[in-house]
Amino acid sequence: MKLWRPNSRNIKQSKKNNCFKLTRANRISFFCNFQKDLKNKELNSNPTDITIQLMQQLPTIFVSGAKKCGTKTLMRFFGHHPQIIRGLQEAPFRTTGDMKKDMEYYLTHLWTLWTVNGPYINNKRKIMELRKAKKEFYFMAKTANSGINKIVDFINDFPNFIDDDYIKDWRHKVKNIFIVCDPVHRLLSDFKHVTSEWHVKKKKINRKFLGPESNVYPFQKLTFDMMVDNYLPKLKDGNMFGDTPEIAEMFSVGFYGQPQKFFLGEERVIERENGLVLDGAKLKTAPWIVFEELEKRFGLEPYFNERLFEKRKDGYYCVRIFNHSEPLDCMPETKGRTKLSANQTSMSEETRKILKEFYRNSSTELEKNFNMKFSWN
Ligand SMILES: Nc1ncnc2c1ncn2[C@@H]1O[C@H](COP(=O)(O)OS(=O)(=O)O)[C@@H](OP(=O)(O)O)[C@H]1O
Repeated sequence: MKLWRPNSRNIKQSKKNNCFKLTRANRISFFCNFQKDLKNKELNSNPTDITIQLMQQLPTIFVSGAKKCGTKTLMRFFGHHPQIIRGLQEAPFRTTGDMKKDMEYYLTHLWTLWTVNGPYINNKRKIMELRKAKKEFYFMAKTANSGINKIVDFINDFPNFIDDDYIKDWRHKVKNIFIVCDPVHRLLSDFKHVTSEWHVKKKKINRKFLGPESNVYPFQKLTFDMMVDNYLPKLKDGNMFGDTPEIAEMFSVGFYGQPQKFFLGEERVIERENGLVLDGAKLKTAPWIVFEELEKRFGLEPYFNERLFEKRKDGYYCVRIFNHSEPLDCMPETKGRTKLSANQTSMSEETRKILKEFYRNSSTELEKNFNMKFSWN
C-alpha cells in the first residue's frame, strides 16, 4: 500500500490556513500546535496505523450546499455523533494546475483538520474506540461541489493513488449532503454578512471586500430593498452580469441547480442513493429531526434526540455535551444574523414577493426531482 505522507511544506501552508483560535463567545479555544504535534508524535516516530489511515483518508461524507444555509451548523453538530470523525474547518480543494500537488495538499489539509484536538474533539481516540467496538465510521468534511468534482476527476485519472480497493470502496460509499434553504432568506443573510462584517474585523484586509468600505459590494448607502431594486433587474436569466460577478453570484446561489447535476443523470458525480438534499430550515427549528434522519439514512446508531438540544436566548439551538466542563456546544453568535422571526428582518413584503417569484421555478424543479417539499416553496 502506498503511504501518502503529509510533507512539511504542505503542513506549513495548511497550518497557516488553519491555525485558528475561536473566541470565548464560542466557548472553545484551539492552540496552534500542529508543528509540535507533527515533530514530536507523527513523522519522527513510527506512525501508528491510525495515523496512517488519517494520512491517506478521503472524506466519506461531504457536506456542501448553498452558503448561509447552515453547512457549518450541520458539520459542528453532526460531528458529535460517536461514529463521525470530523474536521472543524472547511476543506477546500484548491486548483493550481498541478493535480497531484493539489491532491497532496488536500490530503495534508484533511490530516491537519482531523488530527486537531479541541475541547470536544479527539478524533484519534474516537477512532481507537470505534475500532475496538468494531463499528463503522465516517470521515466528514466540508468541501464545495466544485472541489468534489475535482477529487472525482483525480481518482478517475489515478484510481490507485492510495490503493485500488480503497478507492473502489470509497466511490461506492461516499455520501454528499447538499444543504439548501429559502433562497430569499439566504440572500438577506448574505447581504447582512457582506455589509456588517467590518464591525468584527476592523483591521483586517477584508475591509475592501466586506463591510461599509467594500469595493466589491458597494452597498454602503443601500437598504436590502434598495439593493434588490438596484441589482435584480440587471440579472439576465439568472446569469451573471459582467461588471459585478460577486453580486450576481449572491443572487444566483439561490438557484439550486447543482444537486440535479451532481446526483442525477449520466454525468452524475455521486451515486444517486448517496446524494442527499437537505432543507436547512429544520436545523433552526427542530435540529434533532435532521440528525435523526441522517442517522437512519447512513445506518448510524441512534445518538441524537430532542433532549440533546437546548435553545439559546436568541432562539437558536445548541447541542448538549455530557461529562464536559462546557456542557453546551453553540454556533458563534454571529451566526443567526437574520434571527428567526420575520419581523426582525428588514425586507418589505414587496421585495419578498418579487424575490420569491424570482426563485420559484428552480425550487419547484428541485422539489420535483428529489420528491421533496421545501419549507419555503
Ligand atoms: N443552531 C444554530 N445556530 C446558529 N445558526 C444556525 C443554527 N441552525 C441553523 N443556523 C443557520 O445557519 C445559517 C448560517 O449558515 P452557514 O453556516 O452555512 O453560513 S456560512 O455560509 O458558512 O457563513 C444562519 O443564517 P442566518 O440566520 O441568516 O445568519 C442560521 O440561520
